Amino acid sequence: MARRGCGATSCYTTKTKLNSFYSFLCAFITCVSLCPVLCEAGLYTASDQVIVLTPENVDSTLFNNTAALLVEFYATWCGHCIAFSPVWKSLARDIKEWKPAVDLAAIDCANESNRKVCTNFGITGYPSIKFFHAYSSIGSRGLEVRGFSRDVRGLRQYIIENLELHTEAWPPACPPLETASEAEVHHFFPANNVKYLALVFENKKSYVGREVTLDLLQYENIAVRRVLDTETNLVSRFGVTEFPSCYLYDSSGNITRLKVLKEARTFYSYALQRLPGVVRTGKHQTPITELIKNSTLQEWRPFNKSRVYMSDLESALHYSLRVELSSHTSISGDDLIALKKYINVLAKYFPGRPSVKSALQAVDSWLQSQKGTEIKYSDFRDVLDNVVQTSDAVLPEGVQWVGCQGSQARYRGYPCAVWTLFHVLTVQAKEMGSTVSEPQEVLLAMRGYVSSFFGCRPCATHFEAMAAESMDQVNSLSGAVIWLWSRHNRVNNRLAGDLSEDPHFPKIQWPSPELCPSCHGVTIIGDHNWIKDEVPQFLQNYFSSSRILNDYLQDETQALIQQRNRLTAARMEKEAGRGADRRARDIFDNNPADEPQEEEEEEEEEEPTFEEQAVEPYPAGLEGAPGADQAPWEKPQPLSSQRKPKIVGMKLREAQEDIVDLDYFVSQHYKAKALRAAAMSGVVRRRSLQKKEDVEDLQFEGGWRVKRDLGSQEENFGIEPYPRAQSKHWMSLLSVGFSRLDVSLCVLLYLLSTMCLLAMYMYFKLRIKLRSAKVSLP
Ligand SMILES: Cc1cc2nc3c(=O)[nH]c(=O)nc-3n(C[C@H](O)[C@H](O)[C@H](O)COP(=O)(O)OP(=O)(O)OC[C@H]3O[C@@H](n4cnc5c(N)ncnc54)[C@H](O)[C@@H]3O)c2cc1C
Repeated sequence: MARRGCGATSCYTTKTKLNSFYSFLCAFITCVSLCPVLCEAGLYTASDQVIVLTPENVDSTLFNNTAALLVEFYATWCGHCIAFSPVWKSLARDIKEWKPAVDLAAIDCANESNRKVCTNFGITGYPSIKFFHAYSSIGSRGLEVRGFSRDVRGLRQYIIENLELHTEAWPPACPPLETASEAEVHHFFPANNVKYLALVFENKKSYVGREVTLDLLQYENIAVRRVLDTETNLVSRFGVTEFPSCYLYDSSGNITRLKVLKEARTFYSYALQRLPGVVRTGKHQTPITELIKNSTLQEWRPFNKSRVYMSDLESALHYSLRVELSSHTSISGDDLIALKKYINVLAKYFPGRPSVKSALQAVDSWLQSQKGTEIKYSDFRDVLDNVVQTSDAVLPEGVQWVGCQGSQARYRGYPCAVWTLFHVLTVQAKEMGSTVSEPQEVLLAMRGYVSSFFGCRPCATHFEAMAAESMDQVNSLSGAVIWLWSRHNRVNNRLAGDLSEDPHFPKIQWPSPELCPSCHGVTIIGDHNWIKDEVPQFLQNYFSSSRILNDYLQDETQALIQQRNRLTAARMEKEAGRGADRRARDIFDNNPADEPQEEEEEEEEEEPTFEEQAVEPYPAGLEGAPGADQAPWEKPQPLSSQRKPKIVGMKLREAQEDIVDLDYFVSQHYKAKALRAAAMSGVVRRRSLQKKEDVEDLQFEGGWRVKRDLGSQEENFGIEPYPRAQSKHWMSLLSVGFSRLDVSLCVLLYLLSTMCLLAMYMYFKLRIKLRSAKVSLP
């Protein structure tokens, strides 16, 4: 009734009301979604390691804090503040390890809601900097820093000087910064429960000792003190000849000089943080030997830290293309553009095995030929898995981390391999320089992929922010290699000490001095710097395709056989579908209603069968059952993303119709033979790729593998749908094969004819008997 009464006007009114409601909703949503943007519209965000002050958090941050604070008061519109902001961010990164003792903060005085705070602190010009000692009392206005240095080193030293000026009780979060005397060193171990005492011998003006002390603040089992060159007794006792230099003194009284590439802060801190037994607070390491023994974890694969492993790269491809992408059932718009660029870059520069490159190239040409605005992931997957054509293209399934192994399943793995993959691609693009038209090509592909598909969304946001900031300034292929290296180091800096950091693989400014000694230098004033000519050379060499190791790679032949099983099964399924339709048409005399049924049946086949769901195998390459502590990329793949040979579907169909389709049987028989031949040729091809001296070993290994592969292939083929004994003994004996119906009819006819003969024999025998009885009657 109400519906009938709804005239045009009332409908219009309702619509208008709805419109205004939607407008309100829209405005509300826009407001809510923009709020965080507006709030963070200043020059800094929390990811810069800078506390962003607001009226709500200012008191709790500045007053009664266990750490001292250096605060910048700025205005977003002020050019000097904008120019100074990179220094402030660098400083925040540089003294990140000092956090328990001192922190950096910033407040945007141009933001109206912050005005009152800035006025209360007496700010009249920008940028202004104030120092707040630890435990500053409520209402304190801080110490104004006049004529402050505009470089990181000057600001760092200013902080140290002000920490030392702390007048009240020394804040427990801050380590002692004064010089050590002979008596203190002598009585150190009885009073302190640590493994090492590191002594930095230096002159009075040097800050190195105090900087290293603060750098080691978050590490256990070690204490650092500075000793002045004027402390002659200690200098002679330790045999010090150079200033600065660092000596290790342990609880057993041993004295050793710390071996470093250069006598400077960064080198001391790096070396001390990596001493045996020295751990970041709260990050206790399980010794690698125990990891190896521990059967609940995956088997540990020993690897060389100075090399890249193809297994990591292929695993990254598998995870990215078969797992990460599979969460998008259809891909369109910007995502499709991003996918096309990503695959195109992979097809061009992935320095993999020929079969993997072919698989990527097949997907690339298919993708480029897709002119629509949307693709289905299932179609993409079919091309990737080579289920639409026969070729030697294959991307092995499963993940097998090597250089990207974590000490626990939740660490490293996929994100490590994503970084490695893109470093390799930028270097490969540089190696192929002449054919590359766009210097940012690989970086843009990475940006698009990360933005559209990378599962870690906060990571994607951070990466996008870095890309938006400076990626467009990259104007050469070597610039692209360096850009990615330096941004990766920025991420490393941000994440050092984070929960996601593997204690066995601490985040460092990479490459370490051990990995590339010539990459590290020291400025005249003693600060660390990267040697501009050495770093590109090192990256070019480290990520070069010629140095990638193939250890632990998954067997290509096995992967090809699996893939061909899948291809053949898909074809047979189609053929069987057609055969069944033909029979159905015969029975129902070409009923036109069958046509849509055919389509329905084909669609149904896309769904995983019950058996697929029930007996889905654990992804190849992963050992052990999936555990709760596994990272997402270590967990079994979603069922939809794992394909079993469609032969499983055939098995179910067999139970419904108890007829052996002769066409199907013959095709199966010959395809099995073809596959056997393919397996052999695969082995031959594999062998031809090996060095001469390895050939004999491989022939044996190859032969064994083929045998094993064929076994599994047979299981997938003739055997599963039809019992092994039947097909081997009487069906295959005749080579062409007869249907069960044929055989049953034969037997039936034979029985019938025997019965007939018997009946005739009985009849005639009875007749003869009756006749002879008649004759004998009188
Ligand atoms: C695009 C992207 C953004 C990310 N953002 C975040 C984030 O915001 N928050 C978060 O928690 N995690 C983030 N991650 C994950 C994080 O960066 C690490 O990948 C993860 O913690 C695993 O660390 P890892 O120790 O294996 O070393 P990774 O940092 O993954 O490095 C992998 C390997 O690359 C080499 N390497 C290290 N540094 C460099 C460098 N500067 N240049 C060249 N090679 C180098 C080393 O051999 C190292 O083992 C991101 C990952 C990616 C791919």
